[in-house]
Amino acid sequence: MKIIKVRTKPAYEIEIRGGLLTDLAQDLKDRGYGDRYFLITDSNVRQLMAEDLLEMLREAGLPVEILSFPAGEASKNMATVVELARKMVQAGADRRSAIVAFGGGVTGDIAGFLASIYMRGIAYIQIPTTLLAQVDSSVGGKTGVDLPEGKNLLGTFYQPRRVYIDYAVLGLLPLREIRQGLAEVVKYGMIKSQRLFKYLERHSGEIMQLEPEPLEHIIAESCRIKAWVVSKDEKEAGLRRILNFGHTLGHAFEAASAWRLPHGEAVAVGMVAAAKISEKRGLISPEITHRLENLLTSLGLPVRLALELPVSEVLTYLRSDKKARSQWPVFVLVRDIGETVFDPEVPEAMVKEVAEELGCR
Ligand SMILES: NC(=O)c1ccc[n+]([C@@H]2O[C@H](COP(=O)([O-])OP(=O)(O)OC[C@H]3O[C@@H](n4cnc5c(N)ncnc54)[C@H](O)[C@@H]3O)[C@@H](O)[C@H]2O)c1
Ligand SMILES: O=C(O)C(=O)C[C@@H](O)[C@H](O)[C@H](O)COP(=O)(O)O
Ligand SMILES: [Zn+2]
Repeated sequence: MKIIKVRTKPAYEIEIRGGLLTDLAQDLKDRGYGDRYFLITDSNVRQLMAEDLLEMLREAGLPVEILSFPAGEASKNMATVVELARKMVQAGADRRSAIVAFGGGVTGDIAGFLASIYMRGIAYIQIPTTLLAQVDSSVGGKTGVDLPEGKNLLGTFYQPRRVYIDYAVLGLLPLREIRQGLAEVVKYGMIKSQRLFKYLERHSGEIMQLEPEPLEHIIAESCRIKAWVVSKDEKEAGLRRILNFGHTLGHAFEAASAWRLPHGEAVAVGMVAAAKISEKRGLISPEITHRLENLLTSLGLPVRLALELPVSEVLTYLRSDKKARSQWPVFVLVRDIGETVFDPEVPEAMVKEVAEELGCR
Protein backbone atom coordinates (compact mmCIF):
# COMPACT_ATOMS: atom_id res chain seq x y z
CA MET A 1 0.00 0.00 0.00
CA LYS A 2 1.19 3.53 -0.72
CA ILE A 3 -0.16 6.79 0.70
CA ILE A 4 0.70 10.08 -0.98
CA LYS A 5 -0.21 13.44 0.53
CA VAL A 6 -1.47 16.32 -1.62
CA ARG A 7 -0.66 19.52 0.28
CA THR A 8 -3.43 21.75 -1.02
CA LYS A 9 -5.81 23.68 1.22
CA PRO A 10 -7.36 21.51 2.55
CA ALA A 11 -4.81 18.70 2.16
CA TYR A 12 -5.83 15.12 1.34
CA GLU A 13 -4.40 11.68 0.72
CA ILE A 14 -4.15 9.35 -2.24
CA GLU A 15 -4.32 5.71 -1.18
CA ILE A 16 -2.94 3.19 -3.69
CA ARG A 17 -3.62 -0.50 -3.06
CA GLY A 18 -4.68 -3.46 -5.21
CA GLY A 19 -8.05 -4.70 -3.89
CA LEU A 20 -8.89 -1.68 -1.71
CA LEU A 21 -12.47 -1.55 -3.00
CA THR A 22 -13.31 -4.60 -0.89
CA ASP A 23 -12.95 -2.62 2.34
CA LEU A 24 -14.04 0.77 1.02
CA ALA A 25 -17.41 0.66 2.85
CA GLN A 26 -15.82 0.48 6.30
CA ASP A 27 -13.36 3.23 5.42
CA LEU A 28 -16.17 5.54 4.22
CA LYS A 29 -18.12 4.82 7.40
CA ASP A 30 -15.09 5.64 9.54
CA ARG A 31 -14.26 8.82 7.69
CA GLY A 32 -17.87 9.98 7.29
CA TYR A 33 -17.66 12.33 4.33
CA GLY A 34 -21.43 12.71 4.14
CA ASP A 35 -24.80 11.64 5.53
CA ARG A 36 -25.71 10.24 2.11
CA TYR A 37 -23.60 9.24 -0.87
CA PHE A 38 -24.28 9.72 -4.59
CA LEU A 39 -22.25 7.28 -6.66
CA ILE A 40 -21.74 8.92 -10.06
CA THR A 41 -20.51 6.73 -12.88
CA ASP A 42 -20.83 6.19 -16.64
CA SER A 43 -22.99 3.61 -18.42
CA ASN A 44 -20.10 1.15 -18.99
CA VAL A 45 -18.68 1.25 -15.48
CA ARG A 46 -22.19 1.01 -14.05
CA GLN A 47 -22.70 -2.29 -15.83
CA LEU A 48 -19.18 -3.61 -15.23
CA MET A 49 -18.74 -2.85 -11.53
CA ALA A 50 -20.64 0.11 -10.09
CA GLU A 51 -23.81 -1.90 -9.36
CA ASP A 52 -21.66 -4.35 -7.37
CA LEU A 53 -20.01 -1.53 -5.45
CA LEU A 54 -23.45 -0.04 -4.75
CA GLU A 55 -24.64 -3.33 -3.32
CA MET A 56 -21.51 -3.67 -1.21
CA LEU A 57 -21.92 -0.16 0.23
CA ARG A 58 -25.62 -0.68 0.91
CA GLU A 59 -24.98 -4.04 2.58
CA ALA A 60 -22.60 -2.23 4.91
CA GLY A 61 -25.46 0.10 5.84
CA LEU A 62 -24.38 3.20 3.92
CA PRO A 63 -27.18 5.27 2.34
CA VAL A 64 -26.16 5.38 -1.33
CA GLU A 65 -27.87 6.23 -4.60
CA ILE A 66 -26.40 5.60 -8.05
CA LEU A 67 -26.57 8.00 -11.02
CA SER A 68 -25.05 7.44 -14.45
CA PHE A 69 -24.63 9.06 -17.86
CA PRO A 70 -23.69 7.66 -21.30
CA ALA A 71 -19.99 6.77 -21.42
CA GLY A 72 -17.64 8.90 -23.52
CA GLU A 73 -16.12 12.35 -23.94
CA ALA A 74 -19.24 13.51 -25.85
CA SER A 75 -21.09 13.45 -22.48
CA LYS A 76 -18.60 15.81 -20.83
CA ASN A 77 -20.80 18.89 -21.14
CA MET A 78 -23.14 21.14 -19.16
CA ALA A 79 -26.24 19.18 -20.23
CA THR A 80 -24.94 16.11 -18.39
CA VAL A 81 -24.05 18.16 -15.31
CA VAL A 82 -27.50 19.74 -15.21
CA GLU A 83 -29.22 16.37 -15.66
CA LEU A 84 -27.23 14.83 -12.79
CA ALA A 85 -27.81 17.88 -10.58
CA ARG A 86 -31.58 17.73 -11.16
CA LYS A 87 -31.64 14.03 -10.30
CA MET A 88 -29.78 14.80 -7.07
CA VAL A 89 -32.26 17.52 -6.10
CA GLN A 90 -35.16 15.18 -6.88
CA ALA A 91 -33.57 12.50 -4.70
CA GLY A 92 -33.29 14.99 -1.83
CA ALA A 93 -29.50 15.52 -1.82
CA ASP A 94 -28.52 18.35 0.50
CA ARG A 95 -25.30 20.03 1.61
CA ARG A 96 -24.36 17.08 3.80
CA SER A 97 -24.53 14.67 0.87
CA ALA A 98 -21.26 13.58 -0.74
CA ILE A 99 -20.44 12.52 -4.29
CA VAL A 100 -18.38 9.45 -5.13
CA ALA A 101 -16.81 9.80 -8.60
CA PHE A 102 -16.43 6.19 -9.77
CA GLY A 103 -15.02 5.86 -13.29
CA GLY A 104 -12.50 7.29 -15.73
CA GLY A 105 -11.41 10.87 -16.27
CA VAL A 106 -14.70 11.86 -17.89
CA THR A 107 -16.64 10.73 -14.79
CA GLY A 108 -14.15 12.37 -12.41
CA ASP A 109 -14.23 15.69 -14.25
CA ILE A 110 -18.04 15.78 -14.45
CA ALA A 111 -18.69 14.53 -10.91
CA GLY A 112 -16.01 16.77 -9.38
CA PHE A 113 -17.43 19.78 -11.22
CA LEU A 114 -20.94 18.96 -10.03
CA ALA A 115 -19.65 18.59 -6.45
CA SER A 116 -18.02 22.03 -6.70
CA ILE A 117 -21.24 23.80 -7.71
CA TYR A 118 -24.02 21.70 -6.14
CA MET A 119 -25.58 23.94 -3.48
CA ARG A 120 -22.31 25.93 -3.76
CA GLY A 121 -20.13 22.94 -3.01
CA ILE A 122 -20.35 19.54 -1.35
CA ALA A 123 -17.74 16.91 -0.48
CA TYR A 124 -16.57 14.39 -3.08
CA ILE A 125 -14.14 11.53 -3.29
CA GLN A 126 -12.42 10.10 -6.35
CA ILE A 127 -12.33 6.38 -7.12
CA PRO A 128 -10.64 6.29 -10.54
CA THR A 129 -11.11 3.15 -12.64
CA THR A 130 -8.97 3.89 -15.73
CA LEU A 131 -5.18 4.10 -15.72
CA LEU A 132 -5.47 7.67 -16.99
CA ALA A 133 -7.68 8.65 -14.07
CA GLN A 134 -5.43 6.81 -11.59
CA VAL A 135 -2.24 8.54 -12.73
CA ASP A 136 -3.67 11.97 -13.47
CA SER A 137 -7.27 13.17 -13.51
CA SER A 138 -8.37 12.03 -10.02
CA VAL A 139 -5.57 14.07 -8.42
CA GLY A 140 -5.22 17.85 -8.27
CA GLY A 141 -8.80 19.06 -8.35
CA LYS A 142 -9.17 20.22 -11.96
CA THR A 143 -12.82 19.58 -12.71
CA GLY A 144 -14.92 20.66 -15.67
CA VAL A 145 -16.62 20.09 -18.98
CA ASP A 146 -16.08 20.86 -22.67
CA LEU A 147 -17.75 23.42 -24.91
CA PRO A 148 -18.09 23.05 -28.69
CA GLU A 149 -15.50 25.87 -28.76
CA GLY A 150 -12.92 23.81 -26.92
CA LYS A 151 -11.78 21.43 -24.25
CA ASN A 152 -12.45 21.91 -20.50
CA LEU A 153 -13.48 25.54 -21.04
CA LEU A 154 -15.88 25.49 -18.07
CA GLY A 155 -14.59 24.26 -14.76
CA THR A 156 -13.27 24.80 -11.27
CA PHE A 157 -10.35 23.93 -9.05
CA TYR A 158 -11.99 21.83 -6.35
CA GLN A 159 -10.07 19.20 -4.44
CA PRO A 160 -11.52 15.79 -3.53
CA ARG A 161 -11.49 14.70 0.13
CA ARG A 162 -9.63 11.49 -0.69
CA VAL A 163 -8.50 9.51 -3.74
CA TYR A 164 -8.82 5.71 -3.59
CA ILE A 165 -6.76 3.92 -6.25
CA ASP A 166 -7.43 0.20 -6.66
CA TYR A 167 -5.37 -0.93 -9.65
CA ALA A 168 -7.05 -4.37 -9.57
CA VAL A 169 -9.97 -2.80 -11.51
CA LEU A 170 -7.64 -2.22 -14.48
CA GLY A 171 -7.94 -5.94 -15.28
CA LEU A 172 -11.21 -5.12 -17.05
CA LEU A 173 -9.89 -2.13 -18.96
CA PRO A 174 -9.27 -2.57 -22.73
CA LEU A 175 -5.62 -2.25 -23.82
CA ARG A 176 -6.36 0.90 -25.85
CA GLU A 177 -7.59 2.57 -22.64
CA ILE A 178 -4.49 1.43 -20.73
CA ARG A 179 -2.48 3.23 -23.39
CA GLN A 180 -4.37 6.49 -22.84
CA GLY A 181 -3.04 6.48 -19.27
CA LEU A 182 0.49 5.58 -20.35
CA ALA A 183 0.59 8.75 -22.46
CA GLU A 184 0.17 10.83 -19.28
CA VAL A 185 2.85 8.73 -17.53
CA VAL A 186 5.26 9.48 -20.41
CA LYS A 187 4.32 13.15 -19.89
CA TYR A 188 5.51 13.01 -16.26
CA GLY A 189 8.82 11.57 -17.43
CA MET A 190 9.21 14.31 -20.05
CA ILE A 191 8.42 17.16 -17.66
CA LYS A 192 9.96 16.06 -14.38
CA SER A 193 11.70 12.70 -14.24
CA GLN A 194 14.44 11.23 -16.43
CA ARG A 195 14.30 8.26 -14.05
CA LEU A 196 10.62 7.56 -14.77
CA PHE A 197 11.24 8.01 -18.51
CA LYS A 198 14.09 5.45 -18.42
CA TYR A 199 11.97 3.09 -16.30
CA LEU A 200 9.26 3.20 -18.99
CA GLU A 201 11.86 2.56 -21.70
CA ARG A 202 13.09 -0.53 -19.82
CA HIS A 203 9.80 -1.96 -18.53
CA SER A 204 7.23 -1.26 -21.28
CA GLY A 205 6.58 -5.02 -21.76
CA GLU A 206 5.75 -5.78 -18.10
CA ILE A 207 3.65 -2.62 -17.84
CA MET A 208 1.56 -3.60 -20.86
CA GLN A 209 1.06 -7.04 -19.22
CA LEU A 210 -0.36 -5.18 -16.17
CA GLU A 211 2.14 -6.81 -13.81
CA PRO A 212 1.22 -5.44 -10.37
CA GLU A 213 4.69 -4.27 -9.31
CA PRO A 214 5.55 -2.03 -12.28
CA LEU A 215 1.94 -0.90 -12.42
CA GLU A 216 1.95 0.22 -8.80
CA HIS A 217 5.34 1.84 -9.37
CA ILE A 218 4.23 4.00 -12.33
CA ILE A 219 0.94 4.96 -10.65
CA ALA A 220 2.71 5.99 -7.45
CA GLU A 221 5.50 7.89 -9.28
CA SER A 222 2.94 9.74 -11.41
CA CYS A 223 0.81 10.64 -8.38
CA ARG A 224 3.93 11.77 -6.48
CA ILE A 225 4.96 14.11 -9.29
CA LYS A 226 1.45 15.45 -9.73
CA ALA A 227 0.95 15.89 -5.96
CA TRP A 228 4.26 17.79 -5.74
CA VAL A 229 3.34 20.16 -8.60
CA VAL A 230 -0.20 20.76 -7.39
CA SER A 231 0.93 21.31 -3.81
CA LYS A 232 3.25 24.08 -5.02
CA ASP A 233 0.79 25.70 -7.45
CA GLU A 234 -2.79 24.54 -6.91
CA LYS A 235 -4.47 27.06 -9.23
CA GLU A 236 -1.99 27.05 -12.11
CA ALA A 237 -0.46 30.47 -11.59
CA GLY A 238 2.79 29.19 -13.15
CA LEU A 239 4.51 25.88 -12.38
CA ARG A 240 1.35 23.75 -12.79
CA ARG A 241 1.33 24.58 -16.49
CA ILE A 242 4.05 21.94 -16.93
CA LEU A 243 1.27 19.35 -16.51
CA ASN A 244 -0.07 20.72 -19.79
CA PHE A 245 2.96 19.50 -21.77
CA GLY A 246 1.59 18.02 -25.02
CA HIS A 247 -1.90 19.32 -24.23
CA THR A 248 -1.76 22.62 -26.13
CA LEU A 249 -1.95 20.94 -29.51
CA GLY A 250 -3.40 17.77 -27.92
CA HIS A 251 -6.57 19.55 -26.80
CA ALA A 252 -6.87 21.28 -30.19
CA PHE A 253 -6.61 17.88 -31.93
CA GLU A 254 -9.32 16.44 -29.65
CA ALA A 255 -11.71 19.31 -30.32
CA ALA A 256 -10.99 19.35 -34.07
CA SER A 257 -11.75 15.62 -34.18
CA ALA A 258 -15.13 16.32 -32.49
CA TRP A 259 -13.94 14.17 -29.54
CA ARG A 260 -13.26 11.10 -31.73
CA LEU A 261 -9.57 11.19 -30.84
CA PRO A 262 -9.15 9.99 -27.23
CA HIS A 263 -7.31 12.23 -24.76
CA GLY A 264 -4.18 10.10 -24.29
CA GLU A 265 -3.64 9.59 -28.02
CA ALA A 266 -4.12 13.31 -28.67
CA VAL A 267 -1.62 14.10 -25.91
CA ALA A 268 0.86 11.56 -27.34
CA VAL A 269 0.87 13.32 -30.72
CA GLY A 270 0.76 16.69 -28.90
CA MET A 271 3.95 15.75 -27.01
CA VAL A 272 5.70 14.87 -30.28
CA ALA A 273 4.57 18.26 -31.60
CA ALA A 274 5.94 20.01 -28.49
CA ALA A 275 9.25 18.15 -28.89
CA LYS A 276 9.49 19.14 -32.57
CA ILE A 277 8.75 22.77 -31.68
CA SER A 278 11.41 22.55 -28.94
CA GLU A 279 13.87 21.36 -31.60
CA LYS A 280 12.95 24.19 -33.96
CA ARG A 281 13.36 26.68 -31.10
CA GLY A 282 16.91 25.36 -30.61
CA LEU A 283 16.20 23.84 -27.19
CA ILE A 284 16.82 20.13 -27.86
CA SER A 285 18.50 17.88 -30.41
CA PRO A 286 16.45 15.55 -32.67
CA GLU A 287 17.69 12.64 -30.53
CA ILE A 288 15.31 13.61 -27.69
CA THR A 289 12.34 13.66 -30.07
CA HIS A 290 13.37 10.23 -31.39
CA ARG A 291 13.56 8.80 -27.86
CA LEU A 292 10.08 10.16 -27.14
CA GLU A 293 8.71 8.74 -30.40
CA ASN A 294 10.34 5.35 -29.75
CA LEU A 295 8.94 5.15 -26.23
CA LEU A 296 5.42 6.11 -27.36
CA THR A 297 5.61 3.55 -30.17
CA SER A 298 6.78 0.80 -27.81
CA LEU A 299 3.73 1.55 -25.64
CA GLY A 300 1.43 1.30 -28.66
CA LEU A 301 0.72 5.04 -28.79
CA PRO A 302 0.53 7.12 -31.97
CA VAL A 303 3.24 9.61 -32.96
CA ARG A 304 1.27 10.95 -35.95
CA LEU A 305 -2.43 11.73 -36.36
CA ALA A 306 -4.53 8.88 -37.71
CA LEU A 307 -7.31 11.34 -38.65
CA GLU A 308 -6.85 14.15 -41.15
CA LEU A 309 -7.66 17.30 -39.17
CA PRO A 310 -7.88 20.73 -40.86
CA VAL A 311 -4.91 22.81 -39.70
CA SER A 312 -7.00 26.02 -39.76
CA GLU A 313 -9.41 24.51 -37.21
CA VAL A 314 -6.57 23.34 -35.01
CA LEU A 315 -5.14 26.89 -35.01
CA THR A 316 -8.55 28.33 -34.12
CA TYR A 317 -8.82 26.04 -31.07
CA LEU A 318 -5.31 27.05 -30.00
CA ARG A 319 -6.45 30.66 -29.68
CA SER A 320 -8.90 29.74 -26.90
CA ASP A 321 -6.39 27.59 -24.99
CA LYS A 322 -6.51 28.39 -21.26
CA LYS A 323 -2.80 29.25 -21.32
CA ALA A 324 -3.36 31.83 -24.06
CA ARG A 325 -2.32 35.47 -23.72
CA SER A 326 -3.79 37.77 -26.39
CA GLN A 327 -5.23 34.72 -28.12
CA TRP A 328 -1.99 32.77 -28.52
CA PRO A 329 -0.88 29.98 -26.16
CA VAL A 330 2.18 29.93 -23.97
CA PHE A 331 3.77 26.65 -25.12
CA VAL A 332 5.25 24.19 -22.65
CA LEU A 333 8.49 23.01 -24.27
CA VAL A 334 11.46 20.93 -23.09
CA ARG A 335 15.18 21.59 -22.99
CA ASP A 336 15.92 18.01 -21.95
CA ILE A 337 13.98 14.99 -20.74
CA GLY A 338 12.70 16.13 -17.33
CA GLU A 339 13.22 19.89 -17.89
CA THR A 340 10.54 22.26 -19.15
CA VAL A 341 10.55 25.82 -20.53
CA PHE A 342 7.57 28.15 -21.14
CA ASP A 343 7.58 29.90 -24.51
CA PRO A 344 4.91 32.52 -25.30
CA GLU A 345 6.49 33.41 -28.64
CA VAL A 346 6.31 30.29 -30.78
CA PRO A 347 5.51 31.63 -34.28
CA GLU A 348 2.19 30.55 -35.74
CA ALA A 349 3.95 29.48 -38.97
CA MET A 350 6.13 27.08 -36.95
CA VAL A 351 3.10 25.52 -35.26
CA LYS A 352 1.36 25.17 -38.62
CA GLU A 353 4.42 23.47 -40.14
CA VAL A 354 4.66 20.99 -37.25
CA ALA A 355 0.90 20.29 -37.31
CA GLU A 356 1.18 19.51 -41.02
CA GLU A 357 4.22 17.25 -40.45
CA LEU A 358 2.07 15.33 -37.98
CA GLY A 359 -0.80 14.78 -40.39
CA CYS A 360 -3.01 17.91 -40.41
CA ARG A 361 -4.03 19.08 -43.85
N1 LIG B 1 -8.90 16.71 -14.39
C1 LIG B 1 -7.70 16.39 -14.82
O1 LIG B 1 -6.68 16.74 -14.23
C2 LIG B 1 -7.57 15.53 -16.03
C3 LIG B 1 -6.34 14.94 -16.34
C4 LIG B 1 -6.23 14.12 -17.46
C5 LIG B 1 -7.35 13.89 -18.24
N2 LIG B 1 -8.53 14.46 -17.91
C6 LIG B 1 -9.74 14.16 -18.69
O2 LIG B 1 -10.00 12.79 -18.56
C7 LIG B 1 -10.77 12.36 -19.69
C8 LIG B 1 -10.24 11.05 -20.22
O3 LIG B 1 -10.32 10.09 -19.20
P1 LIG B 1 -10.34 8.52 -19.52
O4 LIG B 1 -9.29 8.22 -20.51
O5 LIG B 1 -10.35 7.83 -18.23
O6 LIG B 1 -11.71 8.37 -20.31
P2 LIG B 1 -13.16 7.82 -19.85
O7 LIG B 1 -13.54 8.30 -18.53
O8 LIG B 1 -14.06 8.10 -21.01
O9 LIG B 1 -12.92 6.25 -19.76
C9 LIG B 1 -12.55 5.54 -20.92
C10 LIG B 1 -13.47 4.33 -21.16
O10 LIG B 1 -13.15 3.31 -20.24
C11 LIG B 1 -14.35 2.83 -19.61
N3 LIG B 1 -13.94 2.32 -18.30
C12 LIG B 1 -13.62 3.04 -17.20
N4 LIG B 1 -13.11 2.22 -16.26
C13 LIG B 1 -13.13 0.97 -16.76
C14 LIG B 1 -12.69 -0.31 -16.28
N5 LIG B 1 -12.07 -0.44 -15.11
N6 LIG B 1 -12.86 -1.37 -17.08
C15 LIG B 1 -13.41 -1.24 -18.32
N7 LIG B 1 -13.81 -0.06 -18.85
C16 LIG B 1 -13.66 1.02 -18.06
C17 LIG B 1 -15.27 4.01 -19.62
O11 LIG B 1 -16.60 3.63 -19.51
C18 LIG B 1 -14.94 4.64 -20.97
O12 LIG B 1 -15.66 3.99 -21.98
C19 LIG B 1 -10.71 13.48 -20.69
O13 LIG B 1 -11.93 14.18 -20.66
C20 LIG B 1 -9.61 14.36 -20.17
O14 LIG B 1 -9.78 15.70 -20.54
C21 LIG B 1 -8.66 15.26 -16.84
O1 LIG C 1 -3.82 18.78 -13.74
C1 LIG C 1 -3.39 19.54 -14.61
O2 LIG C 1 -3.04 20.72 -14.35
C2 LIG C 1 -3.27 19.09 -16.00
O3 LIG C 1 -3.02 19.91 -16.90
C3 LIG C 1 -3.46 17.63 -16.28
C4 LIG C 1 -3.85 17.30 -17.72
O4 LIG C 1 -3.37 15.99 -17.97
C5 LIG C 1 -5.35 17.25 -17.92
O5 LIG C 1 -5.64 16.78 -19.20
C6 LIG C 1 -6.14 18.51 -17.61
O6 LIG C 1 -7.51 18.25 -17.64
C7 LIG C 1 -5.87 19.64 -18.56
O7 LIG C 1 -6.43 20.77 -18.04
P1 LIG C 1 -6.67 22.12 -18.85
O8 LIG C 1 -6.71 23.15 -17.79
O9 LIG C 1 -5.56 22.27 -19.81
O10 LIG C 1 -7.96 21.95 -19.56
ZN1 LIG D 1 -4.23 15.20 -19.77
